[in-house]
Amino acid sequence: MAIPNVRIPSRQLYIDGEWREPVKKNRIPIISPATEETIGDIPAATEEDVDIAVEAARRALGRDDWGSTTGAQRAKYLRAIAAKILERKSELAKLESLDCGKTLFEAAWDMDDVAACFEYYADLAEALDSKRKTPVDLHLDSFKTYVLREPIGVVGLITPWNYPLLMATWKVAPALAAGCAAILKPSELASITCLELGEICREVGLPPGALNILTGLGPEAGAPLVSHPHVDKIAFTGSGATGVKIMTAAAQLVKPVTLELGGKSPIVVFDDIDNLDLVVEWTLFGCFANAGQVCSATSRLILQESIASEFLERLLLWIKNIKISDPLEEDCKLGPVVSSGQYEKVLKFISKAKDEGATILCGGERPQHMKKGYYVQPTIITDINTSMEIWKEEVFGPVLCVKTFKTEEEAIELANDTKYGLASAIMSKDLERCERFTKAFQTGIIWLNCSQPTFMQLPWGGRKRSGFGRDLGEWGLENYLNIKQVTQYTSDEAWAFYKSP
Ligand SMILES: NC(=O)c1ccc[n+]([C@@H]2O[C@H](COP(=O)([O-])OP(=O)(O)OC[C@H]3O[C@@H](n4cnc5c(N)ncnc54)[C@H](O)[C@@H]3O)[C@@H](O)[C@H]2O)c1
Ligand SMILES: NCCCC=O
Ligand code: NA
Repeated sequence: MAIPNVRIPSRQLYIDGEWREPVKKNRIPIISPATEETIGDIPAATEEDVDIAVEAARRALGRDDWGSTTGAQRAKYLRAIAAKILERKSELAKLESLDCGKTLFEAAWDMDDVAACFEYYADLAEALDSKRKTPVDLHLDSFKTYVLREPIGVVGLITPWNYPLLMATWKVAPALAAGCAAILKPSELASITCLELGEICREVGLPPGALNILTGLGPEAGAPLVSHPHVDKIAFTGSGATGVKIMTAAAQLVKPVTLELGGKSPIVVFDDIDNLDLVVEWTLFGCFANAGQVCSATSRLILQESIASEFLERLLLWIKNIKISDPLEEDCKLGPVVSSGQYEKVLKFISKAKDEGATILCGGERPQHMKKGYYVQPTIITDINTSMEIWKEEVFGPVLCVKTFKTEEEAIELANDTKYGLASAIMSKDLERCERFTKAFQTGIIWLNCSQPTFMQLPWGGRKRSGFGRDLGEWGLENYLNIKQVTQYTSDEAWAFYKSP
């Protein structure tokens, strides 16, 4: 299919408010996941560019036009960015879809969320002005104390490809709201819209250096950011393996990190549900939205045995309605996965599951009607035991594992039988049971009678190997603030610890 009428802009690195060619002049091709064709390229930053961007960020913090701004002044920039995102929404959605293969509908949804997130942190930036200095009453005459909340400094924001601009925004918006200067390093697999964010910042007159955008490979552009002595904090979203590398490198400088990593989240379905179809739809959405490339995807269905066969039959019927097509086609509900590497990885997971004795109930291969592109059918796998790789590891593709249970205890044990701890869902009309599960689930996000709805007012993050720290909400802002206590001695009396000479 021909590329629709949207031009992929050719950009450089966004540093110090300007477009700047990478020192080594290297570029990385953009491969369309839908057609496998090269559709453009992005600049590839290296250590030399990281140094230049960090200097620009430090200068921004030292200049009044950024370093001395109030939250209310920063809020104006955030709102202007939000307005530009909405103005360019349909173009940005198309670019996102072309780049990472997500359906145009979901990409447009993301752009609304991106704009709303900038708006939300504009409000929080304004509110910060009155919380910047908080007096603490010690009930002592001789001391006056207060606590300051200040921007943490220069922050490195390293983000993945599954929601390219949205995951970047979850970090960029609060970092700017807090008054930090940021360097964003998006994924080399999907950087187009993040570079457009640079153009938007330029257009709205965001002071130079407040946000810098370095595209490039992880080891070449991300790693030097993590080990740079003048980067004060790293906020990372991505895979567990990269998270370990980042934490290890940051530890050498005792640099704070927040890590939003992967998951293998459960959805537990009880037989007391009134409306089977409603639950079937949440189950599908929970695992196959964004072609399953969602950190919180509920990819382990834990199903009460008494309804298992009826539920699976309905799932199979509903799956037939999932339109698999070029992601730009109307009504497409499942596009390709992001890259050939991800495609091979997902198919390997499926074939290993087969080798280990699991049953592929549906899907499991490339859809026959898609001759090109990294498409994988929505896949359901049964006859699983808990030692299988498919049960234990994050696939990050449209693959649902199913296991059945008889008792509540068994369901909880299966749900928590994972090294990850990002999200859990339970479907039951018994609200007391929902409450018991809320307590028992070892995850940072709990969905009751739904799966995946995400609201920016709520903290987002996990436990166990899903990482630590929280994006979004007021917790997301705290990530970028330093707490400083100030203690003033107000008495004229001598301290009188030593004897006066
Ligand atoms: N918890 C969450 O909120 C959340 C959200 C989205 C995605 N994810 C996770 O992200 C993963 C998929 O994303 P991905 O494949 O882009 O992850 P990834 O770890 O491969 O890459 C993430 C980012 O890290 C960079 N990177 C790679 N090596 C690096 C290094 N040595 N030093 C510094 N940076 C480096 C990459 O270039 C990219 O920008 C999945 O595991 C998914 O669950 C988590
Ligand atoms: N709904 C947004 C989920 C982000 C993680 O992948
Ligand atoms: Na891409």
